[in-house]
Amino acid sequence: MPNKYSPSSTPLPQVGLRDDQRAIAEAIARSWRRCMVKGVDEQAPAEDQIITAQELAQRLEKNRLLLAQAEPEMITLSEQIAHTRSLVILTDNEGVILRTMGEGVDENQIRASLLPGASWSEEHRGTNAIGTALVERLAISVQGAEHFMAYHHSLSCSAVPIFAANNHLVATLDVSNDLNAPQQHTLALVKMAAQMVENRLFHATAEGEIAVHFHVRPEFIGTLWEGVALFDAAGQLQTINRSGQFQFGLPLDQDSLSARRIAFEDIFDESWIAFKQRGLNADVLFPLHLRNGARLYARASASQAPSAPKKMPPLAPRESAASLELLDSGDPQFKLAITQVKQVLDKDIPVLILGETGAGKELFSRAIHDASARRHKPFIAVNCAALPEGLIEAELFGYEEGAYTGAKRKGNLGKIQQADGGTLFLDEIGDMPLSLQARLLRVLQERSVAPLGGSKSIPVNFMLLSATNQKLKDKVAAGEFRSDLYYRINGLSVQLPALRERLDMARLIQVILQIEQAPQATLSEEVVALFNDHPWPGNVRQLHNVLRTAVALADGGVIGRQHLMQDFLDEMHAKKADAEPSAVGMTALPAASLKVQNDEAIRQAMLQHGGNISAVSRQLGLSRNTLYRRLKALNLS
Ligand SMILES: Nc1ncnc2c1ncn2[C@@H]1O[C@H](COP(=O)(O)OP(=O)(O)OP(=O)(O)O)[C@@H](O)[C@H]1O
Repeated sequence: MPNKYSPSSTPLPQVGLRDDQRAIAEAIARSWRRCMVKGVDEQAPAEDQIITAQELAQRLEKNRLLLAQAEPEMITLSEQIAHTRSLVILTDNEGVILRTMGEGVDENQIRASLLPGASWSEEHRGTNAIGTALVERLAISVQGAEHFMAYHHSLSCSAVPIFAANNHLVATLDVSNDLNAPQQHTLALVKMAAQMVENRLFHATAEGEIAVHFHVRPEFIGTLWEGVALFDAAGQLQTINRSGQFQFGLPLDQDSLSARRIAFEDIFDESWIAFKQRGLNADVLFPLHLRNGARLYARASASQAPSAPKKMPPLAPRESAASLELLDSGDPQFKLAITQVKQVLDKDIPVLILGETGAGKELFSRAIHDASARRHKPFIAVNCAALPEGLIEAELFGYEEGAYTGAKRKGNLGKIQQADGGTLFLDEIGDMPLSLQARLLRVLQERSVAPLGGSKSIPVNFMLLSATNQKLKDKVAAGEFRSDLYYRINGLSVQLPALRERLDMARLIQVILQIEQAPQATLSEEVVALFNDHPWPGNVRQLHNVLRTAVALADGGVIGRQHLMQDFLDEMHAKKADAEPSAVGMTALPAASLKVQNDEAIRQAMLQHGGNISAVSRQLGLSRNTLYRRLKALNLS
């Protein structure tokens, strides 16, 4: 029987960079023609395209799920492009800005009103990345004078449409900055972040009982690029993601799935019954043929799709990575911290976590909470450095009705009360103002809190975890931190090592690649050498960002120097003066074989080469400086 949906025999379109650029140029040309035909007013003032606060509130409410799914990806994207002074922007499907993030707002952008509530539809703004991406349903960069309106000529914008299940266009994700700011890889990064949001949305809303995950290349299953189709118990297709549509060659839109019933057998050359007889085992990979004979690889499982679309998606691996066991990737100092914490767990001993920025202090404290008997109660984090003094007080202790003339006149439950039964995490405790230190001490001694403006003390019970990257003892000596509070919060202090001191970089890289759903990714020798030599001032956070970006840019291939973030390369340049050149090639190394950081590998190589430093550094891809440092740490020098 001929296949009525003519699935494509090349599952994913192979679009080269040139084709991509040509498609964008053609889309911009079409957009200009549309603007001219429709007589878009080139001089329309920006203020005319801003909706009222009430309308904005309605749109925010309508897009609550989208906003929740997009938030973490927007944060990561802004970190990835922090050096470009850009704004990360989320719009709804009409091009109205819902949320912006980043610090790139300069006068030009304000004039162009890159602000929540501003509409960037093509109809209002002429050719622009957001509006044109929505019309063309295409990832698009619009630079300078490619904008239809003259007063947007100073902007560079890259927008990617976001689709919910069944090809339903719901939003755009955009990065906008000044035309003169660095633009390298921006569109690729926005595409990747948009894909993440899309996947999160898909899993949050998809309906169906049996999930089939597939791809033409087996190593892509379980990654961002896998196809996912959900079937009901009778084998009718319910929901499919975009990658799945491409692979099947199904030109599906929102309504066609419900209008046309598509059965498993319409797509695959196998009966539903035979398929089900394989059993639903998510660990088993098997070949599956499309009706036109093309072969895919698949795995099948009972769907974890939520019954109600409102429900939040299951935690992404990134968030769920916070377990003490998972954090142990073999570094002796980190291991010691984990062991010590486990020994005091549930014994009402406050833990002070010390470590440089990005070393994983918050992740570690979440893991302690998750390992404790309080894990089903709230984990409440307060960043003492992020809020001005007046606000921390209200934030921590809360206030009673009438105590404040601020927006929330009804009173506010403080973080301490919110943490009741669970864990209170005071991040950057070294920055807590002296005046509040006395109040906090009282809460800890009396185990009760009195909200501002209230007369009653309310009993509270929580596990206290604090963190700092400062030398608290020095602050105590300088009279900037109360010594009595220092001893109260410091039942046990654990030091998390800086990344450059860790001996488990290889394993850590593997863990991060797994979190990024790219466990099969490989690093070139050059990258391995660069990583080994880097001082990593941003610690694991920086490593995570660098890898995440590199995975996206390498698009499944070997991660090479060209895929590393500019910030990272700039730091390398800055320290190049005293660095040694390392002779490196482009051999792909699986992350698992990155034993170079492992003390055992160093010991063995030293034995093998009779202590010849040059030979060992060559074999391990380490510079001599790094090797000397490691040998010292291992007491082998
Ligand atoms: N063990 C780990 N595995 C994977 N990623 C990690 C790990 N530790 C830290 N990270 C990455 O580093 C980021 C920063 O971690 P975290 O916020 O816990 O650091 P921090 O020490 O609290 O930083 P700061 O002092 O700046 O608040 C995490 O979001 C995650 O991306």
